[in-house]
Amino acid sequence: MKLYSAKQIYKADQISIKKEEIGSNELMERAALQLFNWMHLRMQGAPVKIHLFCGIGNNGGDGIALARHLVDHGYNVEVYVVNYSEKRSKDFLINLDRLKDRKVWPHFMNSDDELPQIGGEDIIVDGIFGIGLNRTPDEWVVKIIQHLNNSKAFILSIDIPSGLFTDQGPDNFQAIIKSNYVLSFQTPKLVFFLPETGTFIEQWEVLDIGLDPEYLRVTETDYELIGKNEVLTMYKPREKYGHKGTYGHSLIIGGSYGKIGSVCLSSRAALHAGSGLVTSFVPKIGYSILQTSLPEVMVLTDTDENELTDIKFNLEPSVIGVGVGIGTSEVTIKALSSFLKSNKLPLVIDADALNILSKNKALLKDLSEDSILTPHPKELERLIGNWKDDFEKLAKVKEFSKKYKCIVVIKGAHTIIVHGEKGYVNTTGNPGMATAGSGDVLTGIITGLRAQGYPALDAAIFGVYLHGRSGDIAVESTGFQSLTASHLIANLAGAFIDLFKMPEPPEVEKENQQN
Ligand SMILES: NC(=O)C1=CN([C@@H]2O[C@H](COP(=O)(O)OP(=O)(O)OC[C@H]3O[C@@H](n4cnc5c(N)ncnc54)[C@H](O)[C@@H]3O)[C@@H](O)[C@H]2O)[C@@H](O)CC1
Ligand SMILES: [K+]
Repeated sequence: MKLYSAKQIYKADQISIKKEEIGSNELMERAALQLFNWMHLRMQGAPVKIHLFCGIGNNGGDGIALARHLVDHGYNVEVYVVNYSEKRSKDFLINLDRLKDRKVWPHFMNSDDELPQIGGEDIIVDGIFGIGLNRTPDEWVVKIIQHLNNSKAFILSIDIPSGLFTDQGPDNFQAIIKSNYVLSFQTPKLVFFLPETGTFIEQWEVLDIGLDPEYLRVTETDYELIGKNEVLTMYKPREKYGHKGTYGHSLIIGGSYGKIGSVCLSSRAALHAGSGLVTSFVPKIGYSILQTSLPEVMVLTDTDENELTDIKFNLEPSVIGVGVGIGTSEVTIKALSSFLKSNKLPLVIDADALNILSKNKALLKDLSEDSILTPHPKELERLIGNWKDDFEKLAKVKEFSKKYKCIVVIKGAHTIIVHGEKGYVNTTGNPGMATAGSGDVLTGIITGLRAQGYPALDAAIFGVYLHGRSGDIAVESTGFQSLTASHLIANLAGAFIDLFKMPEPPEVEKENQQN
């Protein structure tokens, strides 16, 4: 699913109005009706108090129009206009008049007004600012936002939590509505998925207001959301006459004394991801451990007992996953450096290999093209330096990806895969996956996919998706706290099978089928 920028949404808005020969207020009416239907379906006329806080732009206009529909259906409504500017939008004014026709008089709130009482069981509709926000709200508006956040009421935001910029980082975190539910028009916004701002959104849903499908189809976006539909197009079915050689050979290079487990996890994950063959290259200490715990895996050893000192092997794997558990000793740095200098094979680079690259930036130019780097936030910071906000981070990663012709997997709650100018935002996974070895499993999955001939970008995107989906399946039986990295591997099969499961029919249809 594409993630459109505010500029693109405004453009789609204009094109739709022109093509369909409708007024902009009709588009607002569509939006308001969608909002109303959503609420009405869930509330079924319940006499809960609904406080609608509306700005003076089109987001406020949506709120005012929604208020009219709620009033028409007998809901218990209180409307407030947060009067932060004289420049009221045309469609806001049209809808304000329509509301007044119903003899509903909003409270016009100005800087020195008292804040209204809001009960814990009430509902707040947040229509103060939408995607038109272009500067931090004034102090008195921030006070209102804080007041709403401090209430115990359920907050439903129209389009985007008020105070959140659509395409840049916030400069005052106090000035943002903490939303329980966002009904976002046509497209979720990138900020819903970034670590700094994602916390302001508990749940979101897209409402289709019918913006011009042609424009939406042909318009390229900087970011895409990755779900099942997106990865299904990448999936490579197994061939009837395929053999283990058809599905590639993964080499996992890693480990040191006390950290052989990481290699076990990566190697096992590569196997379960479908790699035809898997070989592990470890210090001697890892030999028996791997041979005992993973009979399917072949093992090669370094000349040293405890750490990697000389990475040489006499085979030609399809892909190499390197870095898990290697440490950063001088000898290992040397070994990795000379390995990278001579290597031409596709790479997946993780953990201490990333830390070594950070300290020896000259090595970055030795990476084979389309190498996949999988840093967690701390490793990323070492690699690209610190950042002011998530947008600066993304810009820096894009530069890095272009400069070194590599793919960067920014691990997090919503992992983002960056390839040149483009970012792919993953939607699977859960907090249970913040556990030891989870990253080693991801490295193994991506390596295993790459071995089977998935192009680098597909392997990274699909691997991240499957890793998260395994976690989502696992957590149903483990709970968040007890989920371990091994559970991720054990549930990888389920993640593959799930790709082809038909979606469950909605409850209403199930009932009809039974009758
Ligand atoms: N496709 C679309 O574009 C549609 C947009 N709709 C709604 O329209 C919204 C966008 O409306 P607007 O462009 O009117 O903008 P907003 O309603 O988000 O903001 C209102 C206006 O306030 C001003 N402003 C920005 N930051 C301010 C600040 N900190 N303090 C004071 N004034 C500030 C700006 O001039 C801005 O246009 C969307 O979020 C959505 O809710 C819907 O009506 C349906 C169609
Ligand atoms: K809003």
